[in-house]
Amino acid sequence: MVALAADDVRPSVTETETVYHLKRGPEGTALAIEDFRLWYGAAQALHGVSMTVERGLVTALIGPSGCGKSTLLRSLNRMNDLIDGLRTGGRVMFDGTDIYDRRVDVIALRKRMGMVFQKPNPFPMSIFENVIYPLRVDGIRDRHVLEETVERALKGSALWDEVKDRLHQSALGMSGGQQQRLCIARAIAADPEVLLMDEPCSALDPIATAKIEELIDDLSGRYTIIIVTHNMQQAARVSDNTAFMYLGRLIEYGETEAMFTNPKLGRTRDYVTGRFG
Ligand SMILES: Nc1ncnc2c1ncn2[C@@H]1O[C@H](COP(=O)(O)OP(=O)(O)OP(=O)(O)O)[C@@H](O)[C@H]1O
Repeated sequence: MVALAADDVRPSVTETETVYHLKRGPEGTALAIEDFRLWYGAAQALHGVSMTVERGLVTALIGPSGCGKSTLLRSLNRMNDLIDGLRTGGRVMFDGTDIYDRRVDVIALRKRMGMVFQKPNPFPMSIFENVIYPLRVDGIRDRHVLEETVERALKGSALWDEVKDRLHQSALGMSGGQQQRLCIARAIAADPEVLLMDEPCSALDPIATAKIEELIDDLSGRYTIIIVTHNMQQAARVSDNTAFMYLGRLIEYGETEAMFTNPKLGRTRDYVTGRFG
């Protein structure tokens, strides 16, 4: 099946059709997901998902628990590969290559697509070593390069001023919100093109959440960001485009403002207005 064009808006819309009317970024499409299907053993979790993701914009994935948001997100950097009995169909095109092609170097792919998880997962080492971890893995030892990367990544994640005087202390002594920004710094240090965020604020208080949201706003433009969130207000605040999923299918996809103020489908309307979830 061929992916629908990003601006393919159907004149008459039914419950089963995906609606596309996206906000466009200046740099075009970063990813094209084409008829993507995924099975955990015999259970199919994703059914023919087709969507494009705009480069440099923030795309939110929303939908009720178990609808497949995290599965789709993890499929984009092949994190799901590690699961026994996993099978996929369809394609995920990234820079003209299907990331599911056998020849793709998965480690290199994951460097281009950084991931931030629900719970901050700093390593039990210093703040400095956490940030440069991806460079250490690459065998980079030049002190000057490492120090520059730490400063760039911590500034990029709005953490530099808070931690610049204690870079060699343990990251485990930081607050939860700081730890999450440290994880974002670690992802940025690898110089990715895409940042995948799986409910990055779900373990954080409102103040730390607001800081991460501000940070997402700062990072957009430089990175293509895809964020899974349960929080409708958060999706509305941080994203340019929103994809609504239900039972493993993409139901409606469009510019965030329109998705929240004038969704095309009844099911999307019910979800974004809190009638089910
Ligand atoms: N490792 C796994 N093995 C088997 N089934 C899985 C696995 N991970 C997820 N699933 C199933 O796949 C479906 C989609 O799950 P997924 O976690 O992607 O949904 P979600 O929309 O992110 O949910 P939530 O918002 O609760 O995190 C669910 O039915 C879930 O039980």
